[in-house]
Amino acid sequence: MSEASISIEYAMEKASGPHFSGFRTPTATSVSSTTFSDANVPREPFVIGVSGGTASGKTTVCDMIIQQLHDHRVVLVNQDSFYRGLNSEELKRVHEYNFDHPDAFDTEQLLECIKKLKIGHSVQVPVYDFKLHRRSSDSFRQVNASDVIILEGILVFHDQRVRNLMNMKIFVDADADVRLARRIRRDTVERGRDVNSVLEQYAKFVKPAFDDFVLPSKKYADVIIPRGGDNHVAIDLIVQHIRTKLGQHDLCKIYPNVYVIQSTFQIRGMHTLIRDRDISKHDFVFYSDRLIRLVVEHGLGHLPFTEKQVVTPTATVYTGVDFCKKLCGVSIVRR
Ligand SMILES: Nc1ncnc2c1ncn2[C@@H]1O[C@H](COP(=O)(O)OP(=O)(O)O)[C@@H](O)[C@H]1O
Ligand SMILES: Nc1ccn([C@@H]2O[C@H](COP(=O)(O)O)[C@@H](O)[C@H]2O)c(=O)n1
Repeated sequence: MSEASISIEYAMEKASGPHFSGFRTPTATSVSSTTFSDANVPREPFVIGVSGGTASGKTTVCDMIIQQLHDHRVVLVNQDSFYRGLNSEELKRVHEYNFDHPDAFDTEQLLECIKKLKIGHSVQVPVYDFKLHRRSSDSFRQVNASDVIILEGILVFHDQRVRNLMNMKIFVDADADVRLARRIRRDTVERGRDVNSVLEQYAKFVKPAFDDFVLPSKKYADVIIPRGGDNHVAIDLIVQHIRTKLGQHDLCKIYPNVYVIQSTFQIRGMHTLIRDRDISKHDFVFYSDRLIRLVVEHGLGHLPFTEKQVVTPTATVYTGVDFCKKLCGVSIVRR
């Protein structure tokens, strides 16, 4: 990215210099006849994986990222939604079921769902009931195409195929005792469990599976967030990174004083001409000059003006504006 400041004098001189109007007909050899497609080519969504032990604060961190990216389309997909429902035999012996083993999830269905979202399709995500240990048979959550997809769950880094779909991998860290305390509170309040069953399940399945599957997958993380949702600095940095990855137009959302010149077919046509190695020197100078002029004129529109009244030849008063002759500048950023 190069940046150049233009002086007012230069800008004024360019703006009032020779006026090239219109888009000159290109010479026969200088431009191909390919039809231009829409300038807003849809981008592939940015996929973020968020892993970590149970009750480490994954959902909390995801909610904070979503809140900060409120000006983007962000969707959250929970790996929990892809828990396999238990059959009646398994339900009878639910205390022997290991919900923390990778086989407890329908990973093929999860993969298909993320692949569809990545190519811009909407999907129907199952709704899982932690009290009944099964999916709702008649309701789904519709998840639409988005700029950012967040996939959250204890084992989202376990399967290489799922990892490969991610552009960024975050591991949320919290001490084991903190997680257990949160889990007891959450499972007794929200998931209809009693303290004994939570402790029993934790010792029998949750902790061993954390050591065998969750912790070993931490090495795949690009970013580790200690203290989960309490770590505002880490979350701010992550959000900044995502915004950068989302591209140029989002600069305007970060910096209120950045204006992007909207691309039009005319502008793209001129960019195409000046990039064509067969363009004549005369046409290169002509179209480059015209492009620079558009940028300068756009920049001039952001200089400070004050109201000014003038009397017209018919003796009426016209209220217009006059350039404030203050020392100022407009930076032009080229991508
Ligand atoms: N930083 C925190 N301080 C206090 N409680 C928290 C914090 N982060 C999460 N919790 C609580 O702990 C429980 C689990 O958090 P959650 O974000 O759902 O974790 P996970 O998605 O990793 O299971 C929730 O009840 C939540 O309100
Ligand atoms: N029927 C179920 C399904 C899952 N669990 C537990 O949920 C934990 C994962 O969810 P987090 O929100 O904590 O990441 C996992 O440790 C399972 O033990 C359950 O108890 N019952």
